[in-house]
Amino acid sequence: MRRPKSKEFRKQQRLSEQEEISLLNSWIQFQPPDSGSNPVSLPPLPKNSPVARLEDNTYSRYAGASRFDQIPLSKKTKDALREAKFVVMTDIQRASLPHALCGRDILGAAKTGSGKTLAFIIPVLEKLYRERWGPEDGVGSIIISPTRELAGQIFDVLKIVGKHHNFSAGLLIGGRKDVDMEKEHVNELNILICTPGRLLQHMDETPNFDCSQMQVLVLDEADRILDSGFKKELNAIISQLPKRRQTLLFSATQTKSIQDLARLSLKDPEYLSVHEESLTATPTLLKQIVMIVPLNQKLDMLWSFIKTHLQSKMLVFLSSCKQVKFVFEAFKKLHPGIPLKCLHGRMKQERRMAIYSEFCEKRSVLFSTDVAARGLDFNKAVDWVVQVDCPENVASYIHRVGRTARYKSGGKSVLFLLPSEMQMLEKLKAAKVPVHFNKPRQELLQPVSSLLASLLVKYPDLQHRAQRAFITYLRSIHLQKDKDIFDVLKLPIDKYSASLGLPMTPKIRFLNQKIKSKAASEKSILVEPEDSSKENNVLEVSRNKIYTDPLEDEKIENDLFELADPPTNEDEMKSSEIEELIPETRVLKKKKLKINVHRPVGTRVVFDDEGNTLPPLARIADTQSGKEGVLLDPEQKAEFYRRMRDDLKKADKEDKLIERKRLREKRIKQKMKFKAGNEEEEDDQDDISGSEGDETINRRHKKSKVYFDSDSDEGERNEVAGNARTSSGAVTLEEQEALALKLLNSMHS
Ligand SMILES: Nc1ncnc2c1ncn2[C@@H]1O[C@H](COP(=O)(O)OP(=O)(O)OP(=O)(O)O)[C@@H](O)[C@H]1O
Repeated sequence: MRRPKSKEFRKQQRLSEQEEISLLNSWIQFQPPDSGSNPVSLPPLPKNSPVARLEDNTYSRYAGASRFDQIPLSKKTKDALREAKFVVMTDIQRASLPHALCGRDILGAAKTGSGKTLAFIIPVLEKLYRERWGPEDGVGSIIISPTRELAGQIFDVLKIVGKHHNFSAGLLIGGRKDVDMEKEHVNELNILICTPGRLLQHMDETPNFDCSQMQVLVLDEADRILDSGFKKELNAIISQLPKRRQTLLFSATQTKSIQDLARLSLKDPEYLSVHEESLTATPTLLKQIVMIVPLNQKLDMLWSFIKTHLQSKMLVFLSSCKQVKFVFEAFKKLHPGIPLKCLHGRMKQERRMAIYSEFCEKRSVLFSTDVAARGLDFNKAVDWVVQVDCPENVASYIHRVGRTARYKSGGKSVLFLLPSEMQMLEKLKAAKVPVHFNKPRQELLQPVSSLLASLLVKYPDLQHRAQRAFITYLRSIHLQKDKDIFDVLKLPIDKYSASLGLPMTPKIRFLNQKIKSKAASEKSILVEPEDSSKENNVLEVSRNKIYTDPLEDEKIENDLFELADPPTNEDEMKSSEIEELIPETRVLKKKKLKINVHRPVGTRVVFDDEGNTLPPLARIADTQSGKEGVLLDPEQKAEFYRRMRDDLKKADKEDKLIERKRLREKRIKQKMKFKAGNEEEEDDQDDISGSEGDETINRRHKKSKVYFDSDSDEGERNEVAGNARTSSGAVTLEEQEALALKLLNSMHS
C-alpha cells in the first residue's frame, strides 16, 4: 500500500509539474510542424538528441523525431512508455504526434497493426496533463470505439501508458449490468472509453451528465463509426459535445468524405496517411491467399484446413452469429484436435471478454463474426486469418486480415471466394491488396458433410442451428449492398443445405419471392426479340482479370492448396464452376398445391364377388336390387339410419375428445419448446424472422390456407397434413376412410 504523501511533498510535486508544463508548452510552440506537412518526410533528428531546452533558451525540433523521448511529452508518459518498452515511434506516431501535441485536429490513416492506438492515447494524456485536469473537472476526453472488445483493449493500453498520471478513466460499454453504478460515477471520470450506444445512454439517462468542458474527442475506427450503422447515435452524441475541442480520427481505412467531416466540425484537419505511397494497402509481412471454393465445399475446406493446421492460432470469419454458432457447435462435437472458441455479438458481455482474453493467451481456433474484425490486437500473434465468407467490401477485408501480421510480425490469411464472387478480386486489386491465387488440392479435402448429417440426426438442436445458419447466410448475401459480388440467386442452395448436413432444404420466403420476380422479368425480356440474348444471363461468366502478388512465384507453404493461375476466361470456368452459377432453385423450384379442405369427401369403392364396384352406401340406398343385406322395409331403413346417426355421433364425440387431447399436448409441447429456446439465447428469434421457419410456426397458430408440398419428402408431407387437420378442424382422408369402414362393419354385424 502506498504511504500518504506529505503536504510539503505534494506542493513540491505541483511546482515541478507546473514547471514541466510550462516547458512543454514552450517547446511545443517553439517549432511546431508546418500545417499540412507530414513530419515523417522531414530529415531525421540526430540519434542522441533527447534534450528539450537548448542553451540559448531555444528548443530542439521535435517534428521528424523518431523516438518518444525526443518529443515534448511529460515525464509521466515517457516513463510509462519506456517501462512498456515503447521506444521508437512507428510511422503513424511520428507523423501524427507532433501535430496532435499542437492541438490540431487529425485524420490519421495507417495500415492495420501500425500503432494507431498510441497515436491518440498519448495526445489525450498530454492535453489533460498540460491543462492540469483534475478529478473535480469531470470528463476531459471521450474515446469512442465501434466494439466493446476494442474499447476494452484501448482501456488496457490507457492503463499502461497513463499509469503514472492521476486521471480517472472509465470503460463504458453495452452489455454490462452495472449501469446504475456507472451513472453514479460517470461525472467523476476524466477519460471515457466507450461504445456509441452506451455513451448516448449516459447522455440521455444520467442526471447531470456533463461533458461541456470536454477537450479531446477520439474516434477509433473512424470510418466505421461515421458510417450509416452508427449515424443516428453519433449525430446525437456530437450535438451534445462542445464545439471547441480537439478531434482525432484514426482508422486503417479512413474516410475523406466532406459530409462526414462536416458532421464533426473539424477545424483545418491534418490528413496524415502514412502508407498512401506504399505499394500495398495491407501489412508487408502479410501473405494473402484467395481460393475459389464452391459454397457446398466451404465447410469441407474449413474442416480440412483446421485439421491440417492444428498447431496454429487461427481466426475464422463467418458472416452471421448463427453460422458462427452452428459451425462452432458442430465442429466441437467432431473433436478436431485443437481448442475451438466462438465470439459474436449475441453473447453475454462477460463471456465475450473471457473468450477474447482466452484467445489472446492460447493456441486455438476462434470462429467469429465481424465483431472481431477491427482493431483487436490479439496478444500472441494470430497465425492465420481465414475468411470463410466473403467480406462485405474491401475495407472489411483489410480490417479482417489485419488481425494478423501486426507491428513487426508476419502472418497469413486465406479468403474463400465463391465462383460468383470473383469480382471481389478486381476490387482487391484496385485497392492495392496483393493476393496469391491458390487452388485447393481436392485429394486432401476431408469431407465433413456426412459427419454433419449424422450429427444432426443425433442432436435435433444442432439441426435447428444448421437451419438458422443456412437461412441467415442466404439472407446476409441477399442484403449485401454490392450486387456486383453478391447474388443470392447464383447460389446452389440445395447443395449448400446438404453440405450443412440438413436432410432437406429449408424454405426461404424472400428467396422464393426473388426467384419469382426474376422469372417474371426474364419472361418479359424474352418476349422482346432484340433482348432475347439476355435469356442466358444467369449462365454468363464474367471475364475476370485477377490480380496476384508481384512476388507471385513465392509459394506460400501449405499442404492443402497450391499456387495456381486464376481462371481468366470463360472456358476455364465453364465445366464445374458454371454448374455453381446456375441457380438450382429455379430448376428444383417446388410446386405448392393447395388442398381444398372443403372438397367433397372421397368415396370408398368396394368390389362385390363378381368384381363389380359398389359404393358402400349404395347398399342401403338401393331398394330395387333385392340383394342380401339390402334394406327394403322403410321402418327397418329408418331404424338403420337412426342407429347410424347415433354411431356417427358417438364416433364423432370420441374423435373430438382424442383430437382435443392431442392438440392440448401439442400446444404444451410447443410452449415448452419456445420457452426453452427463449431462455437459451438472448435474442435468437429475430434471426429467423422473414424466413419460412417462423412462418411455419405462425401458421400453426392460425386458421389459414394449407399448402401441400408436392416435392417434399414424406416427413414434411405428414407434418403439413397434421397441420391441416389441426388448423381447419377437418378430418384427414385416412381418418374418413377408417370411419366409413367402421360404419360398414357395424352394418354387417
Ligand atoms: N512504438 C511502438 N513500439 C513497439 N510496439 C508498438 C509501438 N506502437 C504500437 N506497438 C504495438 O503494435 C501493435 C499494434 O498496435 P495497434 O493496436 O495500436 O495498431 P493499430 O494501428 O491500431 O491497428 P488496427 O488498425 O488493427 O486497429 C500493438 O501490439 C502495440 O503494442
